[in-house]
Amino acid sequence: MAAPTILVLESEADVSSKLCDLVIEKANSAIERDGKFTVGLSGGSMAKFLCNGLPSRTTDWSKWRVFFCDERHVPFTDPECTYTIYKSKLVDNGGPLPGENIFPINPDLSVEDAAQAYKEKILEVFGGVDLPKFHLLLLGMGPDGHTCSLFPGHPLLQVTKDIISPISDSPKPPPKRVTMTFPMINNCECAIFASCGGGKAEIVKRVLESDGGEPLPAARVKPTQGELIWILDKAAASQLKAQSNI
Ligand SMILES: O=C1O[C@H](COP(=O)(O)O)[C@@H](O)[C@H](O)[C@H]1O
Repeated sequence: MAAPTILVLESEADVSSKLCDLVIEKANSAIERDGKFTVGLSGGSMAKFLCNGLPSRTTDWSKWRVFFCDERHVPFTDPECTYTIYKSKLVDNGGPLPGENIFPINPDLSVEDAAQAYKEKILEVFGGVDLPKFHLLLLGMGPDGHTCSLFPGHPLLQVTKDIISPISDSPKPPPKRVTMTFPMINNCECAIFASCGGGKAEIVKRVLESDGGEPLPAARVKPTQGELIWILDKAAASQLKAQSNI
């Protein structure tokens, strides 16, 4: 994998705007080349960065196939449900994305069965390949270095075969979640992290300028034949030696 591209921008608003520009660029080139755009979304701050900017952009939304890099195993009515946050901005009330193009987990199943059903849905949409290659994964990183629902020291970091796993002991609530795992994450064409705020500065430095030791989950995102981009605001990048590499 080539070295990640690190973009450092002035403010959170600039991060959000650059992120939306890149997503639309990736979407439109995937649609032109492959006739569809497969994307994985994350929750937390990523939803905030995307939801205001994306709906007004120009793209063929009917060609988008939207999945979740991870999702909390909670009812759709729960404020922690990432699907509902995106649906309310992108689908409901005349939003541009057709409701059938966004794929939630089924929270009525047990977390194990929901993970299995989600894996089957992804494989179906990708047409029966064993290891789907997403055009784009949009990732967040928690202050402990977790990404998706893959937490430091958790056995799920060692998964080498499955593409989706349930987790029932997430250290960050809610404890039950469904998550992509590294075999599929690192098979993507492009992964983009977005992080903002001084509260992320120390962990951004540990992930991007590690001085050794066991790699944190976010540092394990290394698309084997793909691209990795980090978009940071100045505060999140404040402890980096290299402030921007483009
Ligand atoms: O719990 C989660 O946290 C991460 C990071 O969230 P952030 O708000 O600190 O950016 C998020 O990427 C993941 O999807 C979510 O389930």
